[in-house]
Formats: sequence, C-alpha cells, structure tokens
Amino acid sequence: MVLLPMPNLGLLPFLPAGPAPSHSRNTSSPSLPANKFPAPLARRRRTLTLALPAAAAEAQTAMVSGGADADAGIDRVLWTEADVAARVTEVAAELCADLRGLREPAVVVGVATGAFLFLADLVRRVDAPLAVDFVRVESYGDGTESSGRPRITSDLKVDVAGKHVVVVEDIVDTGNTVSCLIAHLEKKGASSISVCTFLDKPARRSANFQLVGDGKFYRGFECPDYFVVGYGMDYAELYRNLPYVGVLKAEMYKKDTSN
Ligand SMILES: O=P(O)(O)OC[C@H]1O[C@H](OP(=O)(O)OP(=O)(O)O)[C@H](O)[C@@H]1O
Ligand code: HPA
Repeated sequence: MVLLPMPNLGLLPFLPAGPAPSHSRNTSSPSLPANKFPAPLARRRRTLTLALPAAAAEAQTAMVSGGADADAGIDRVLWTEADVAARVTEVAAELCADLRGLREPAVVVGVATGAFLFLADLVRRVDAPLAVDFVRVESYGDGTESSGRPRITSDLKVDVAGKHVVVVEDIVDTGNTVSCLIAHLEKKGASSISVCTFLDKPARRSANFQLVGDGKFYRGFECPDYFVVGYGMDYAELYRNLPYVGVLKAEMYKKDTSN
C-alpha cells in the first residue's frame, strides 16, 4: 500500500481504482461519470471517498492564522466543533425522517445572517428533496439586546404558498424573530411551519410563538442565559466564523449602550 500525504488529514492509504463501493454515491452519479476525469484525478477522487469516513472523525476546521486571532474575546467554550458536528447530525436525522414522510419537498428557510453555517451543515446531512431560501431579519444591530421589533430586510425568492416550511435559526432567544417570521410566512400561505434552531435560550423568552399546521420544533442545544457567539452567531458582526460556540468576555460588550 502506498501512502499519500494529505494536508490536515495525515497519511491516507492509496487504494487502486476498482469498482465503486455501493455506499459511494459520488462515483455512481449519472450526471458526473467517473470516466469524465483524467485517470489520476478519478483515482484520487475514489481514494478520498473511501478514506473520508475514518479521517472525518478527527477532522477539525483549520483556521488560517496571521495577525489578530478570531477568538481573542472568548471567555469559554460551551460547545466544541466536535460537539456541534455530532449534534447537527442528530438533528438532521430527525428532520430527514420527517421530510421524507412529506408528499412534496419542503422549503427550508435560513434566517440570515446567523443561520448560514447551521443551515449549510444541516441540509447537507438531509437526504430528502428540499428547496433552500433565505430571509434576512434583524433586531440586535450591534448590541446584545433585542430591539423587540424585528425588521425583515430581505424577503424570500421562493413562493411558499401551500408549502411545508422549515425556518432554520442559529438561536431562538426572546422569540421575537421567529414570532415575526411565522406571522410573515403564514400570511404567504405556508401550509405548515416548523422551526429548527441550533440553540434555544428559553430563559430569555418574552414572545411566545405557535407553529403552524403539523409544524415541529427542533433544537440542537438548550443555551444557558449568556450572550454567545460563534458558529454563525455574532457580536457586532464579528465571531461568526468561529467553528465552536463560546461565551464572550463581559468586557467586550459591557460598554454597549447602543440599544
Ligand atoms: O429570539 P430573538 O431574541 O429574536 O433572537 C434571535 C435572532 O437574533 C439574531 O439575529 P440578529 O438580529 O442579531 O441578526 P443576525 O442574524 O444578522 O445576527 C439571531 O440570528 C436570531 O435570528
Ligand atoms: O446570545 C446571542 N448571541 C448572538 N446573537 C444572538 N441573538 C440573540 N441572542 C444571541
């Protein structure tokens, strides 16, 4: 066996090209036949498909450093990158089972900006037909307190009338944002509205919301009553790129009087 050096993955076994394994969906895709690639690339692609399950267990996002660190203001980590990945897989399995039972594809609506990482990780793990769209809703500005009046600053492209909608959020905190969105989507005629949030912070809830039709509430973790950042969540637009969720040092926002 020849070993190929792979950046960040260590040494992966080089396996000779042979028939594609039955679980390998890439190599049997009719729209992307393996023989479309020159031989060395096709072989490398098959090697990666086979080697990834073992390597993925240890895979971590490698941040490229230089200058100031992204995590300079973090007090402590609540959920590591591995915790996040494991829980997203579980939530995706639950959602997938429900979506596969529907007669037509659901519309998964990500709430920009915060949900961008969770949405991307989630839908890649859901093996069911679905459409993806985004809305942008803002209520925190650059502070740590909700204005209490979420503004929809960018609307859907997809027509959700008669559709099953799954709203994907990074966090449900006061509940103002999802309440506002549910009302908005109901007005557009969605036949059911579910909410799938990575974090749920019930301690701060001030707006109760009702799911529509057969809608369900899915959540990754219950979040303690801290202002958290990372995995899409920001303070003043920073920290979204952290691959884990952490608590921000109080001195980072104590002087905040913007709301
Ligand atoms: O339950 P709530 O108290 O309404 O808080 C939850 C919302 O707050 C954040 O959005 P924000 O307004 O900060 O915009 P962003 O997604 O661009 O960060 C977050 O992404 C949720 O959408
Ligand atoms: O704890 C939070 N962190 C980041 N954004 C948020 N939006 C509502 N709550 C939070």
